[in-house]
Parts: sequence; structure tokens; C-alpha cells
Amino acid sequence: MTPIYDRVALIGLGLIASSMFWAMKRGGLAGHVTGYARSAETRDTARRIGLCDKVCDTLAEAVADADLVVLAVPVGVMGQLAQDIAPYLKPRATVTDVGSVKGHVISDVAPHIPEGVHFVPAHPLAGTEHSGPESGFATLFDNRWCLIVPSEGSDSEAVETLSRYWRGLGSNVDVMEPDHHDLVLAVTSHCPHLIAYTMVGVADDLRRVTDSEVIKYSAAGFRDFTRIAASDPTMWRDVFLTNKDATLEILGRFTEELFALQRAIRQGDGPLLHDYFTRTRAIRRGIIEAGQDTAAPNFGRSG
Ligand SMILES: NC(=O)c1ccc[n+]([C@@H]2O[C@H](COP(=O)([O-])OP(=O)(O)OC[C@H]3O[C@@H](n4cnc5c(N)ncnc54)[C@H](O)[C@@H]3O)[C@@H](O)[C@H]2O)c1
Ligand SMILES: O=C(O)C(=O)C[C@]1(C(=O)O)C=C[C@@H](O)C=C1
Repeated sequence: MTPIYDRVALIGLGLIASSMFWAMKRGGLAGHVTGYARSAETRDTARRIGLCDKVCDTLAEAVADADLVVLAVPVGVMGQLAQDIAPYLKPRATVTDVGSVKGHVISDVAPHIPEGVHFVPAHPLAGTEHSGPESGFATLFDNRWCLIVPSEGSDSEAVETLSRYWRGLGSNVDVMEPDHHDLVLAVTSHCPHLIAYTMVGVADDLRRVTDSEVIKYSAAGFRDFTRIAASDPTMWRDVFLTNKDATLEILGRFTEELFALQRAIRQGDGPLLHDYFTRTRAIRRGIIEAGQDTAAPNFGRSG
């Protein structure tokens, strides 16, 4: 297959960048891939496992000839990174990101993108609780959505080429406005993570009372929470600090619903609880019927 980009640079060699590298190789999407990570230890690991055709010791070398530069670092440092790479970008290159929040990333990154370089933000709706260069795998993006969130004035040809690239990585592609993206993700990803973090925190408090029983008798529901709550603390701190308005809006609604259910339990209101759970079961069934239940733990992992 003819590569979609001759040269790709991956900045930040964690779960998403390493999965992208293996998926690019599988699909023959890039001629040559450079990689850069901040720490020498991560760069050494990347070299040892054959991640990237060349692992560079400087940002300048990694991005210099790249047709596509992928920012795959926590959302809180995207702006600084864009500023650092700006002087070395090739004219007509495309810069993209994979950050979980879009509005904040766009306002932090866009001002640093030089004239003649295209900026096309994106977000793959695929991940695991693991992080780092060794956590990636080629099938991570298969049959998952990637949302392309063009910033003001994004070049339409650059958007089309990046969409083709994401389809080559295995994803379905949709285009979305930044504010809408951040609200949708607050509902489907950000607040569920916060709730999981909270529930595991509650259990941890309780553990002091029940000793190790929380771990020993951990039921499937709680275990699902602990998987999510094991996700990278830096990444998730940055998500909440940068998607503040949308997550606070959804948490407000969540708290109201929780109070309503709490009152139903106190008042022994069985019909309310039954109706509520019937409605939520229908949502789950709708997801399965739409073929979207690809988020099960380790879905698609080979080992
Ligand atoms: N993990 C997921 O489920 C998931 C899914 C979709 C999108 N994302 C987004 O993708 C991005 C990367 O997440 P990940 O899961 O690959 O994280 P990760 O922790 O596996 O990797 C992030 C990498 O960025 C590096 N890094 C951190 N600060 C840096 C800096 N200032 N300069 C250079 N490198 C720096 C880290 O050392 C690490 O190698 C984040 O913006 C995240 O929001 C994550
Ligand atoms: O499957 C998981 O472990 C994830 O948390 C992946 C997940 C999600 O919430 O679905 C997490 C953050 C992203 O930005 C996109 C995907």
C-alpha cells in the first residue's frame, strides 16, 4: 500500500503513540516514523522494543522532516510542546494531537502553529488503563471512533488526508465541533472515570474497617471500577483541569439523579428504582445492538 504520509513524527511515546506506530506498520501508512520522548529511559525502552524507525534525542530532529506530527502527551502540556516544536516544522506539514479534551488543546496549540503548517486536532475513542511505550498494540483503534475536530480555518485537504489515515489505523471517523466534543466526552468518558475514581476511593476508606475484604470479595462491578481507576493520574488530572465547565455541568446533573435514587431507596420506592433500571438497561442494549460494545477490558489485545 502507498503510504499516506512519507514521514510521521510521534511525540510522547505512551499507549496511544505506540499503538499508532504498530497500527501504522500493520497498514503501511507511513514511509518512515520518528519518535521522541522526554525521558532517556522511555527512549531506551522504545529503542529496545523497536518502537519507531528512529528514536530521536531531540524534538527538533524528530519533527524536522515530518509530514505529520502527532502530539501524544497529556493535554496540559500540548501548548508548551507546540511552542517548542514550532521553529522546526516543515512548511505544509500537518500537526495533529490525540488529546481527550479539544477546546482547551485548540486554544493552547493553535497560536503556536506557524503560517503554512496545518493544525487538525483529533481524538481516538480508544484506550486502556495502561500507559507507557510497552502498553501499545496494533488493534487498539480497530472499529472504534476517531473524532476529528477541525480548528478554525483547518485546511480541508489536510482534514481529508488525516481522516484517511485514521481509517487506515482501523477507526471510523466523524467530524465534530470542539465544544460539543467536550460535552459529549464529559458524559461518556470523563465523568464515568471520576465516578470510578470516587468509588474506589470510598472502598479504600472502608478497607480500614473491613481489612482486606474489599479486595478479597471484590465483585465484577467493583473490579470494573478498579480497572478504570488504575488509569494514568497525570492524564486524568489534566482532563479535569482542562474540561472544567463540561465536567462540572454533567456532575451537577449526576448529583441530582443520585439524590433522587437515594431518596427512592430511603422511601422504599421500588417502582421508581425498577423504572430507572429498565431505562438504563435499554441504553446498554442499544449500544450492543449498534455493535459498539468494543470497550470491554483488553478487547482486541493479543497478549
Ligand atoms: N489512555 C487513553 O485511554 C487515551 C485514549 C485516547 C486519548 N488519550 C490521550 O492521548 C494522550 C496520550 O495519552 P497516553 O494514554 O498515550 O499516555 P501515556 O502516559 O501512555 O503517554 C504519554 C507520554 O507523554 C510523555 N510526556 C508527558 N509530558 C511530556 C512533555 N512535557 N513532553 C514530552 N513528553 C511528555 C510521557 O512521558 C509519556 O511517554 C493524552 O492527551 C490523552 O488524553 C488517551
Ligand atoms: O477503555 C479505557 O480504558 C478508556 O478509558 C478509554 C477512554 C474512554 O473513556 O473510553 C479514555 C479516554 C479517552 O480519551 C478515550 C477513551
